[in-house]
Amino acid sequence: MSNLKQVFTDEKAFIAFVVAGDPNFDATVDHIVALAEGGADIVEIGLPFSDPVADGPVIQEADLRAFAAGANTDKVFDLVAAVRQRTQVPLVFLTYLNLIFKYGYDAFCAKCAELGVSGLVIPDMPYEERAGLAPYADQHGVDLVPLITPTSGDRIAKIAKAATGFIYVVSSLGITGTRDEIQTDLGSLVSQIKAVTDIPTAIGFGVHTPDQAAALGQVADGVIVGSAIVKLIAEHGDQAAPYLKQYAHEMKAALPAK
Ligand SMILES: O=P(O)(O)OC[C@@H](O)[C@@H](O)c1c[nH]c2ccccc12
Repeated sequence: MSNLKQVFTDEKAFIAFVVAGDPNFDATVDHIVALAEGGADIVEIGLPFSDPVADGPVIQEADLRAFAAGANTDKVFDLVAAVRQRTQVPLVFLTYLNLIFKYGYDAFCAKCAELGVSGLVIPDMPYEERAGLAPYADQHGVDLVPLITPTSGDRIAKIAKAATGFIYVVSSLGITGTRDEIQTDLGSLVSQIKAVTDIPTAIGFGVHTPDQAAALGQVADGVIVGSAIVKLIAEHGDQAAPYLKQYAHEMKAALPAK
């Protein structure tokens, strides 16, 4: 087990997502440092993927920019090594399973441990398929952060019980992207999780405003923002760092006290 669970001990957590290599690898290092300086408690690094089925247009386009910058898995590992020269902010990877499979489960988890990547969020790995990867993740102390969605229903208990690190609560059905309204009864979803585990919960999908952070922070232990951050990067390119720092600061400040 990694250091992730502890992040949530004293405060509500702000988790920020970026795509590795968007718009280039040096810029992503600056962006991660800026998010951490602004107050992000965990940075989720997306590995660019050719078929990101859970992603909306904003993140798909970021993946394309990253591929244009030459993204591949080894470059992402080099990026993390460069990040680690500048910040110890907890990191997780957001990646589709095929990229880990291709690299090799053992080698990938070993690399995460070596570089200080605490966990993996794998949107296309159902609970029922985790057994192949889990032994390697355990052995290297890398958390497998599961996603629980509004339709997880009677699978919630078993998914939550097997979780380490934190649980990614998906706010809405569909794909990533900012939303003005979240319809799901997240209070009820989170209490079903809390009934079976004390692993922290963080809500993502559609979150972008400080008001949402304030409200969702009452429901869960943290919030996750992707597309709103990626939009700032699309707008400001390799000069986005100050905007990201300011945004992270606003979101972190909006979260309620624990
Ligand atoms: O973009 P949003 O709506 O803020 O959602 C978070 C999200 O981007 C990030 O956690 C993420 C990026 N790609 C994903 C794929 C599946 C689940 C989650 C993700």
